[in-house]
Amino acid sequence: MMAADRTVHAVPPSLSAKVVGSFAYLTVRDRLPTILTKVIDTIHRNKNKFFEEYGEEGIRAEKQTIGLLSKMRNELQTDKPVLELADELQDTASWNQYLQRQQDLQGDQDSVSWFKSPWLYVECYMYRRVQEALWLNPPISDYDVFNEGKTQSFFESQQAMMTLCTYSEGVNKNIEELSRNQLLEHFNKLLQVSLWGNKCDLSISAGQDNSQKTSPIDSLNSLQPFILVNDSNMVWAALTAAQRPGQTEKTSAVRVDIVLDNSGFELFTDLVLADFLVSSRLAHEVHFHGKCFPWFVSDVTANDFQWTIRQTMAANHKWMSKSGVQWKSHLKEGVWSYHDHPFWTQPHEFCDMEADAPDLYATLQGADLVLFKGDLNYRKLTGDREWAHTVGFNTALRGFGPAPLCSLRTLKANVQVGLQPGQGEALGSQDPDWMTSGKYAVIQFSSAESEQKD
Ligand SMILES: O=P(O)(O)OC[C@H]1O[C@](O)(CO)[C@@H](O)[C@@H]1O
Ligand SMILES: [Mn+2]
Repeated sequence: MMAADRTVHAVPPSLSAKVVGSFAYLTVRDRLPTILTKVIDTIHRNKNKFFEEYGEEGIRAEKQTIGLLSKMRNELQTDKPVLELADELQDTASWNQYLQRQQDLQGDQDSVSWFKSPWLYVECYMYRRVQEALWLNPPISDYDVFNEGKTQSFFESQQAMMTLCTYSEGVNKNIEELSRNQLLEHFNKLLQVSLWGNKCDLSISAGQDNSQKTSPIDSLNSLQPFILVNDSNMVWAALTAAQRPGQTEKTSAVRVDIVLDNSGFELFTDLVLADFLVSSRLAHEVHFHGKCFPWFVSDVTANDFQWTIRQTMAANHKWMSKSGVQWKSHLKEGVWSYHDHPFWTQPHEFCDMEADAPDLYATLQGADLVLFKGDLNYRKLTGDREWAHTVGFNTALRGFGPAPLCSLRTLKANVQVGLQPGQGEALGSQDPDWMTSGKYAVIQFSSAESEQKD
């Protein structure tokens, strides 16, 4: 079925900085060097801390790391070839093989450079090189250069978090008595809160404050017109179908996986949604998937995940700290679990997952629904390619479908599929930045059943 689909649609080229003036070009030319400069500043500002912790060794590591990062920034800005990684970590060989793959595709070694290669590849590679620079300098290997921004964005969104926990408390209080329709209403609201939580990443703003300041529930109505595709009814149908034994192959607990994106307010909204899913028994288990190392400025690592739960428990607000305690107990009971896998911090399109990370693919197959948060996940779902806007989401997925899945994404990169004829053109004439401003969003669903439709 998917094979037939694939032969009809030729796969378009990857977005790339080689298209001068494109969003990819502007990102590689402007945003990535700005992010690197901030990383360098952060390391330099923490020089005294490294000295206090590691003495002269810490100072030496700080200098060498900055040297490596400045060298990389220069390679980027002068469009030098992408280099092999020199550290020896669990994913090093796989990154170097991926480079080889790009070299084979592009014909020669030198053409795999910062501006001439796929944008998705070089942008991911930059974050991996930041890690390499740290890892090559042992005393500061584990230092999270993005930690300050992530914690700050958490604290700046606290008001909105309290509002959300007060709402949650209202729902949880009489959750047993809620009708199916009331549950559906809360589900839709919390799904949308989690969707708009994705506005709050720190990568698109090159690390500038981007926290949530208004009430997340009250804003939903006015945001509705900005949801360009809303498949939430299909998400609900997938969840409720999984409840009925006999309707699916498995009769065991309903499991929802959330492939996390950003720390701060977005993660908070994901936890609130996950809490609702298990409290309402729409799901019995939630598996969270985060990153193995700091990634795209604000993405969630295991540390961020644990830290967020601890901070929530410690909040000076009755319902917020109650939520934190509840979340902690979900983890303790195994109702929630946190997972990471090196594939999430590699540059692959998700259609490669089955071949390149079969263990992760098999893990996701155990879910009844997988929610993919955020823009980067959308780029990986669709391969970050120059698809026409009217191409179906299933076509762009190119066979990726370990389980029913849904992308919750605010648009911050110029790839968008699954629109109605003329919709993209109309948006483009009204609002030229519609694909990159984070103002618009999609709730886009795909499952084996929906595959036949595009
Ligand atoms: O956190 P998100 O939603 O994945 O957004 C990150 C996005 O920001 C950007 O860094 C902006 O260039 C994109 O590359 C990336 O897709
Ligand atoms: Mn992110």
